[in-house]
Amino acid sequence: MSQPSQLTLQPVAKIEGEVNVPGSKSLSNRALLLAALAEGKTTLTNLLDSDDIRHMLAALTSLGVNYSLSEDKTVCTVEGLAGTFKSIEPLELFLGNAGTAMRPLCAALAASDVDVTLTGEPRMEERPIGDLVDALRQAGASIEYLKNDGYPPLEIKGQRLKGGDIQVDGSVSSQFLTAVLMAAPLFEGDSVISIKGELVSKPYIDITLDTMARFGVEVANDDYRSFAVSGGQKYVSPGRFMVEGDASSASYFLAAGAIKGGSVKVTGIGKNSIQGDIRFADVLEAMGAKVEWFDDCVVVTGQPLKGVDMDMNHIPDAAMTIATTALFAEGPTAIRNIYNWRVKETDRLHAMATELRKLGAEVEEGEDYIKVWPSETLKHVDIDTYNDHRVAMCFSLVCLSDTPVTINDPGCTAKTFPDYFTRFKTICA
Ligand SMILES: O=C(O)C1=C[C@@H](OP(=O)(O)O)[C@@H](O)[C@H](O)C1
Ligand SMILES: C=C(OP(=O)(O)O)C(=O)O
Repeated sequence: MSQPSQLTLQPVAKIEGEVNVPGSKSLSNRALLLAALAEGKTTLTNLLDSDDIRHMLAALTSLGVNYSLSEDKTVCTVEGLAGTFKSIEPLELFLGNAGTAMRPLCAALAASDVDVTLTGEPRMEERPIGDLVDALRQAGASIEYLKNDGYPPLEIKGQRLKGGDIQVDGSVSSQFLTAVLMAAPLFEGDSVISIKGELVSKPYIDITLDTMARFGVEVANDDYRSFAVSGGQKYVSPGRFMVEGDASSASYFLAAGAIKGGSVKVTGIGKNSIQGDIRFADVLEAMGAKVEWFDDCVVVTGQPLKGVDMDMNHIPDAAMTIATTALFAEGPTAIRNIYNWRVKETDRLHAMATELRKLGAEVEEGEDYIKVWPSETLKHVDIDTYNDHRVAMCFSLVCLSDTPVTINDPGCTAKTFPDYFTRFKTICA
């Protein structure tokens, strides 16, 4: 379906209601990959249907993995390969701008019997992958850069990897460690994976370890400094794998409830969620909102909000939602230790600062932080979204002021949340 090039959201008087969020991107792509490698058939339910998952599924198809998808694409039964990937012909796999496809597939393919080139959208060619390639080369991998050193596209001559002592730089993206961890059981020998630098976005490693455990592989985690994984293992299908709702996608609705009063109940996530972005609700609470936690939902009720000054390295995606929530708080809000916003779908630090300033807010853009001073009145402007789904979703919150907002290229939410604006409207009165 073609999307309009712009979408104008008129001021919303009231926010109230219940929203079910689609499946988690991080869990969907991890579970699909491990289901493909596992022994046995896995039925994934509540799978996310979005561009990032389509890229993973298309890659699995090219790699000869058999799976069936329900009509609405949320239930997928995967026949596992019971080992690594194998392909007779050289392959080229296009992975869009999906970090959760590019990084984990790079590692799993380097450890497989394949000859494969990994490509992506132009932005993917600007997103670093050198720290992952360096780590895999220590395990014996053969990976070459086809354009710029340290960036996709990559040419991988896959082979059985030996494993051993592997150092991974964790200071740019946790996805590099995730990728090595998920491939390590397939290596011939045992591995000890040690972290160089500060590990960023740490809670995503919990998602990785939890998903691996559900597919039968245990990892010894020494305080996120080093991880021991036995080689020569097979993943084993858990039979069924239910994907939790996406906690990052939940952030926009929870923020809307906090900003506007009324109550918003988000289902599909809950107090025991494995996703770190669930901690976004704690930030809303610190800003003054009332948050109630249940097993299968989170409810936020709005109260007057005040600005906060916090390290949000642990919730890099949901933290973007705080940058626009800050427009509705009393006093400034600082979001700190978020350098890697600069190497995601766009330079998010610069994009958020630029668009917030267009609305009339005062913004300080630091190398690894952003500080936002709300303004009394906001201007009706066209928000540029830089092909970044989260920029589009974050700025939808502006319509909770007295001012409309126009979102350019709203279709870019297709990366993780194709019908975001339709669901957003269901809580607007
Ligand atoms: O492992 C994952 O599923 C993700 C890790 C995070 O990336 P970084 O580790 O690069 O911060 C996050 O931003 C991304 O959306 C998903
Ligand atoms: C950073 C993101 O995506 P990716 O998985 O491509 O890194 C994101 O979804 O905000």
